[in-house]
Amino acid sequence: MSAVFELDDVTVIRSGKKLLDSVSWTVRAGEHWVVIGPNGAGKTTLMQILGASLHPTSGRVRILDETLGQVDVFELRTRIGHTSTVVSERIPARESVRNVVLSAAYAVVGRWNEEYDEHDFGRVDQLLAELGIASLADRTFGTLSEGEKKRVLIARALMTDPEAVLLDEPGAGLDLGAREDLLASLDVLSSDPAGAAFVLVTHHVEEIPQGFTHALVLADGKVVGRGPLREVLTSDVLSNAFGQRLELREDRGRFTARRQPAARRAAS
Ligand SMILES: Nc1ncnc2c1ncn2[C@@H]1O[C@H](COP(=O)(O)OP(=O)(O)OP(=O)(O)O)[C@@H](O)[C@H]1O
Repeated sequence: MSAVFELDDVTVIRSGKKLLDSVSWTVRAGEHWVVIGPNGAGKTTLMQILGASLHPTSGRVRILDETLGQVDVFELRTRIGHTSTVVSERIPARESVRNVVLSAAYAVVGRWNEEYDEHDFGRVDQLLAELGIASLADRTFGTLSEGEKKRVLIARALMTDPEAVLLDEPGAGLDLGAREDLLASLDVLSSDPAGAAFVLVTHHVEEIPQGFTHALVLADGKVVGRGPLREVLTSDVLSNAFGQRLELREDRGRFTARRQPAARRAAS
């Protein structure tokens, strides 16, 4: 495979506004990208393109060696695991956790008359165990906490052994403990060198899992940084993207960012 995702001069225009503006970007097998940028930067729009659920206004998109616009997107989507609030909202509240994960094998939400085999059931059990939620298998999705739902959705995204996994703000709405649990799971999942390529959208540098290798920084629909994580994720690039003077620090593989205090006025 030449690239998992390849975007060439991609622009998305809605109501006269450029949601994405000439974005060129390549994600190769084995790479794990974090996408970061301020509110309205175009991150979710970009994830919809990668998930083959949105076509660009102009530019070329290649996904898993297929060209968007010339491929059966339903077939393509089964090769991409995708978690987002949109996916979460489509899941019936009364569906069991086991079935939420299982039904990903047919890229449907809500189990009906599909046929599943022993391998499918075994895979569900394995994923629920890996994400630390085996005890929730028989609970209904609607009764879960936000953190539990996020983990179920990640298990669902991994069910088909996808070649690419898209995680749109997996840490949003989680308390400190749930976020740390989720990060620990993502650290493990992203450490398999032969595993899927991950693309994770976040608002917070604290939520970048340790195994992530690259960063794409967006602002106002444009790429303001793209490349290996520690080359791109710098105080200067973040300050430029967020329009304020930010200071980025790294401690044992975890990042923090805060606004630099205003310089003191010289004593008069
Ligand atoms: N149909 C539309 N018409 C006009 N503007 C739109 C439309 N859909 C989205 N937008 C705007 O496009 C911009 C990018 O939206 P998008 O959801 O991709 O940003 P985002 O980076 O994910 O933002 P957030 O961090 O707030 O979730 C936003 O300013 C949004 O208001």
